[in-house]
Amino acid sequence: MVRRPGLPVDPEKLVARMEIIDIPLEGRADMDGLRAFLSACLDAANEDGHDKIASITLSVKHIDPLAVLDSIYEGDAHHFYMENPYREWAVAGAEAVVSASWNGPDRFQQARTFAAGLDEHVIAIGDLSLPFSGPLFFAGFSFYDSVDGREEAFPGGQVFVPQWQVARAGDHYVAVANALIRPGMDVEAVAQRIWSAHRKFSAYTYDQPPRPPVYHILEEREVGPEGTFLKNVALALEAIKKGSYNKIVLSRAVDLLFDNSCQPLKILNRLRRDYPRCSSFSLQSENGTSFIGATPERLVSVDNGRYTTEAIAGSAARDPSAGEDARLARDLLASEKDLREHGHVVESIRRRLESLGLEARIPDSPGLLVLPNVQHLRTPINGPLKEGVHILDLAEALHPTPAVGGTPREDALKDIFKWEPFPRGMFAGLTGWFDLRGNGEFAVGIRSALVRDSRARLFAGAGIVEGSIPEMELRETTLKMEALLRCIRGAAG
Ligand SMILES: C=C(O[C@@H]1C=C(C(=O)O)C=C[C@H]1O)C(=O)O
Repeated sequence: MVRRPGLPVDPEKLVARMEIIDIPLEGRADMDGLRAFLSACLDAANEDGHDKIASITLSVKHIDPLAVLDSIYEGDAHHFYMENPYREWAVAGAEAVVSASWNGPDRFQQARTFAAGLDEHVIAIGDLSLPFSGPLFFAGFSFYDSVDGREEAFPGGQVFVPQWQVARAGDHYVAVANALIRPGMDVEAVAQRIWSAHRKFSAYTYDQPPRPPVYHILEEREVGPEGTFLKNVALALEAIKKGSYNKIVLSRAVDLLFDNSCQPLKILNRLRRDYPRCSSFSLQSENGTSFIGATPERLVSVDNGRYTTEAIAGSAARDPSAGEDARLARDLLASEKDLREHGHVVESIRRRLESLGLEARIPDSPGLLVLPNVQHLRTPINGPLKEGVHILDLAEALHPTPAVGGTPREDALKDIFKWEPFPRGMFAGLTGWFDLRGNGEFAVGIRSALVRDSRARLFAGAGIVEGSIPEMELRETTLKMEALLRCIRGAAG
């Protein structure tokens, strides 16, 4: 690593090996400054005989990541978007500079090795103390380790570094351009592209893209034979009684057919507005399939040496009358069945954090997470991270928690796989980002749908424990699915 004076932070603390070149681009934010930087990257690539990633971070004025992604939306490019309005952050990026995918139980470690391998070949410039600065790794991990042939849209695990990223954290707005610099290449075209992107992002004009087509829902159809969900809940209750497991999360899927293709980012604009406590997200693969949703559940985030996770399990409806709504909340907080269901998730998270040697601060009893359509029991969990534990290690250890899988994990997963009449794919899998400092966040992909052209598949699940009533679990999944369905209908016209 090259260390230069005048940087806002100690680069040794900031990044392990990422090279930081101290060309004062902010002061000389012109084409010459950019050319000088890219030539330095090219020299490094030539010297090492290895591709380099040049990464340029600039602080910009107000920018809305979703609106930027929407205005340059391409149906067949990798993109990633995630926003949590309540916590005041948003990030979007598109077009892969580098990408990789894996299947199998090693997928998290392979992703970690992939990112570590790139680390020493990143040459970064700009204010790297800014949130979301430097190159980001956007990632998706499906529910199961591997996907079968039916689910080719998203592999077991995938990571990509985008050509451009824009982000907001509170009142800070950041734009990052990343470019692959190959030994012997002519960097002038790269300089021109980055320069025009820099000018564009510095004063974004939100040029209106062609209006996406108006669409209507032609057909809404439950996936699988009629009555499968109720039958599966009954089977699960028998298995629980026999002692096969304590908890299992079973899900349903509904297929929508539209009369026209549906641009997923229009739906996201509704989701982030209507569900500000949730993380709204879209992960699009190169074949044009998008995995979208607004999830209340954070699997894990890491911010400057601290990790945060949570248990969310146990649900009740909402009611328009204040009194009835409060009664539902009070009953949920006192429900023996829901507290037991919740307790399984907390205990499992505690054990898995312990297996990584991490201390955890866990409140004795859950609070409420109140969403517009449902309310949940929630226990926030956090603690200091240990040297050498990466966010991907945490994701690997925690996923899937009994909030979306079951406990004991492997026994419950076997029955989910056997009974559900559709592949879960990315549903209840992970969508998120991480950076070279080890910060990042992974959301659990529930309240979600797979969208492609004129089709969408919506998913929702519910936790089954002793005492669950099949019809009530069915009703709960309908309530959960309605969040997304309303936004899909709302974005149609
Ligand atoms: C599985 C889902 O949600 C999970 C199940 C819950 C429950 O059964 O009470 C609550 C929140 C989530 O942990 C889903 O929304 O699809």
